[in-house]
Amino acid sequence: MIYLADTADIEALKKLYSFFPLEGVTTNPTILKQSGLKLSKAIAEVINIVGKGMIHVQVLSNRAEEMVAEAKKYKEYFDLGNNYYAKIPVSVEGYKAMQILKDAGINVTATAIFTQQQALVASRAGADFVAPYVSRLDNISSHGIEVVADIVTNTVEFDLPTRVLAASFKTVDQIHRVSMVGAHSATIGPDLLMQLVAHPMTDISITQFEVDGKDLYDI
Ligand SMILES: O=P(O)(O)OC[C@H]1O[C@](O)(CO)[C@@H](O)[C@@H]1O
Repeated sequence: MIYLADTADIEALKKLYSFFPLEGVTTNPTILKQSGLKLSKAIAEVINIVGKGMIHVQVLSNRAEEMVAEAKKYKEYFDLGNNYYAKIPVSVEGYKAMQILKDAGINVTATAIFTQQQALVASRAGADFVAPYVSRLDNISSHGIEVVADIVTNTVEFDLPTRVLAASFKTVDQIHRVSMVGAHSATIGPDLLMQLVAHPMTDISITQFEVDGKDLYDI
């Protein structure tokens, strides 16, 4: 599983990119709102940090033609080439837009996915990534991990080129589980990414090594 940062918090992103092997960044309107930045500034800053990584930018329109126009505008404005992914919600208009965008050679990430069938239809519509919302499913007494597992099974059994981008996490355990069911990728907020690599026993072990080796390393 590859990791993407789900944030437009520029300082958090800089810190993460200094050590975490990330493959890109995802944003959505809510994430932008939290960052306090307008789209042009936020994505320009993200590009400075991410370099050649993937950048997934969500459209705001809800009509297919407008989604397509928006996606094309962002690709050109930010000059991202093949690293740009247009995030398109899986509405009726969204599925229409996905097919037009694929025909135009623009990468597509299908978002706001809550069922395996939504993901399969998005995949057939040409989505490069499908993003099921794990926590939001768990929060309505559904089972986010099972939905991710079903989508992964479909991609394997039907030999689909689509990759599963698990999203909407609240716990490290959810991330552990999506990786165990074979999700190709996960987009994760800064706090949880930091928690993924932290363990108190690691800290204790490192401290002990420092103490024990202090006077012994003489070259
Ligand atoms: O439930 P949350 O934490 O708002 O997450 C929704 C998720 O959907 C996405 O828009 C999918 O890429 C992510 O950016 C975000 O993690």
